[in-house]
Amino acid sequence: MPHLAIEYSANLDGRPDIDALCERLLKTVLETGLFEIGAVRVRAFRADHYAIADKLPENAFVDLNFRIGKGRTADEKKRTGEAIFAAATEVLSPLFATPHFALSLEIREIDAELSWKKNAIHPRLRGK
Ligand SMILES: O=C(O)C/C(=C\C=C(/O)C(=O)O)C(=O)O
Repeated sequence: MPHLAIEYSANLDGRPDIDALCERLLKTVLETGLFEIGAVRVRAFRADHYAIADKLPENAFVDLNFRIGKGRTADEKKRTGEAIFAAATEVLSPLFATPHFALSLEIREIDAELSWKKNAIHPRLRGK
């Protein structure tokens, strides 16, 4: 299952709308054409405890971690990362207006030998 996890510092609550960010990133992942619709899951986690840089209370972060199966070329993974990062940068652009915000993204590959999955969504969506 391609999993896109958004981690964000609690002081960002409401800036931006985190549900809207999840939906925008789901759309972006699907638009690459590299991931099956029934497989993609995007979700966000609020970090209530953090210490950032020089510890100014305004300092904030969003970290994106995208776990995918093996099988895509280096170019496809790069294109995916660039698309996700561009979409996130656009949604989060107001936060770059002051020098207190950091955005990061990493793509990691899942080891097929050490992962297990069972998905009831695929049969429903593959029939469409
Ligand atoms: O291979 C993986 O674990 C990730 C993946 C697809 C996963 C599913 O289709 C699934 O969990 O149903 C991928 O396309 O990267």
